[in-house]
Amino acid sequence: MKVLVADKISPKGVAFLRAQTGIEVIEAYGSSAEKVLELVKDVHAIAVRSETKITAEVLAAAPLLKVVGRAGVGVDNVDVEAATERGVVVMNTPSGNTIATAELTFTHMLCGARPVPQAAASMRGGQWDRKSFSGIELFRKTLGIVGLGRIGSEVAKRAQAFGMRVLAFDPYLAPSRAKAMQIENVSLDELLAQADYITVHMPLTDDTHYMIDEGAFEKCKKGLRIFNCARGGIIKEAALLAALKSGKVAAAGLDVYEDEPLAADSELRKLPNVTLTPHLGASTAEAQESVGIEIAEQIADVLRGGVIRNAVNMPSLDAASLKVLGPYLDLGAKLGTLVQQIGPQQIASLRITYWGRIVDLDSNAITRAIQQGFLRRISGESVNFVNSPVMLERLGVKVEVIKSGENSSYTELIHVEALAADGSRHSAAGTLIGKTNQRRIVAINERGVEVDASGKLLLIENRDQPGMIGYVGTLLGKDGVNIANMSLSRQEAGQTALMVINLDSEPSAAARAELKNHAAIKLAKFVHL
Ligand SMILES: NC(=O)C1=CN([C@@H]2O[C@H](COP(=O)(O)OP(=O)(O)OC[C@H]3O[C@@H](n4cnc5c(N)ncnc54)[C@H](O)[C@@H]3O)[C@@H](O)[C@H]2O)C=CC1
Ligand SMILES: O=C(O)CCC(=O)C(=O)O
Repeated sequence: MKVLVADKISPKGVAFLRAQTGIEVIEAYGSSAEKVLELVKDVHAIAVRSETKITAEVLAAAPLLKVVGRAGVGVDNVDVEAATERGVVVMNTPSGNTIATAELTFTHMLCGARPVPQAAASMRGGQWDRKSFSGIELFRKTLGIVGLGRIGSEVAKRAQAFGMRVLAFDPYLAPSRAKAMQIENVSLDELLAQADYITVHMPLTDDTHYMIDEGAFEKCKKGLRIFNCARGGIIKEAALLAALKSGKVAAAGLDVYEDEPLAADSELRKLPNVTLTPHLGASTAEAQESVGIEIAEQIADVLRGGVIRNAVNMPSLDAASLKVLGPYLDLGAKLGTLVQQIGPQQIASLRITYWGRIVDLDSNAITRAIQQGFLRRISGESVNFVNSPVMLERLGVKVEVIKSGENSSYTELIHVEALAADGSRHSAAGTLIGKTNQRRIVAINERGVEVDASGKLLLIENRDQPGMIGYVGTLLGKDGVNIANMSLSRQEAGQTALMVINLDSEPSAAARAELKNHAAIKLAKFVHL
């Protein structure tokens, strides 16, 4: 078996792989995209950090590939969807570089408070300038942390040790969890208005992209200091540049950029009050040793047909169980993400109920698939089958699993219900149909429907009155959106009706707004499964 080590990982990790019987290691760092296409043609595994891009083209050029191992958290450089389609396991090492990244963030915060890099450059230039480099203290200032996960929590502890007041915005985190860390969990607007320092620590998702833009900067205090050691694009660079130039932002520290590597002529490089590092969050000896060894061990396990750990696109299971459980895992993940998207952001508990044949299977793996699906849009690629229960626990979400001995109307059924602290409940149920195990959603919010559990869904709750189906169909038609399937449900004539529509493409923002504004439509929600 050949393993291509495409980016520089810890020599201890490479040595571990070389020591395995039957594994040949090819080390090729910094290869061009063309060279990578050539190198992968007969490899079974690829180990990367963030430099080498594992695109759909690379995956297509690697017919023997079984696993891509990322020595780090973010798998943005891997086309995970294409890998999943090809049955290639993509795995990461979610916690090996947490401390390193938290410490780099803190270094940036200190440099934002005290212009140490600028003073050091002036000393190197032969000067003795004691006037230009005075700063401010962290002590008694307010730090706003956006995203209180692994790294955000470690930054919080360090800030508290420096005597800072810590606020956090993390809509998925239970208030009790923030309280236990003595952190005030506030809204994003409150955080923006109160913080002297802001640092962001979440994945780049549709929700977090440009979260800090011109509008957000307007809500901040003048003289704000802001830091991003998570992912480029969470802070809009153009808005940051404008805020730095206007004096609204007094200092910024960035480790990550909208486009990496950062262009040599980027304006960010020219501003005196900005400290930039070239994506060094995980670059400590300890973190690299930890993630390098971990990924080498994980890759060797997969190649031996053993346990799959920290996979971002597959359960940690052996091949035989995966074959039986595969359709249930997929259905579970779809139900999880559906319930997350139709419910409120803060959930107190998830109740999962199994009926029928499924009760005798390894429902632990299915439960994890549901949890992973639920967390998909919250934690991005860092969530996997291994860490999804811990991540839900960290968010303060309790998981209850019921294996029901009672009969249901289906041979087997999975029901997922999200219960919010305010008592509201949102749910979805699904089953497998036919010899090919087609995934079907058979109920949403306890109303019977029948739609494919895949792709793009439009959920509409409307007053049950004539003309609604025609109205929705015409509106989508005008928007160029084709309806693949539609299911209707109502409890009583004239009351609330539910339409669930499988769409071939996403409706435009204008079409969605028009739906929401219709007097008879109570809810119009577009959901991506
Ligand atoms: N600069 C570097 O070299 C490194 C960067 N990273 C990046 O740091 C980021 C955070 O990593 P971890 O703390 O390990 O992840 P994590 O998954 O432990 O934490 C992410 C947190 O973000 C929260 N979140 C998700 N969507 C949110 C939203 N819309 N608003 C506010 N909070 C939201 C989640 O609830 C979660 O608590 C990731 O993007 C990761 O790729 C990680 C390691 C090294
Ligand atoms: O490998 C690296 O240096 C990048 C680390 C990173 O960004 C991550 O783990 O998400």
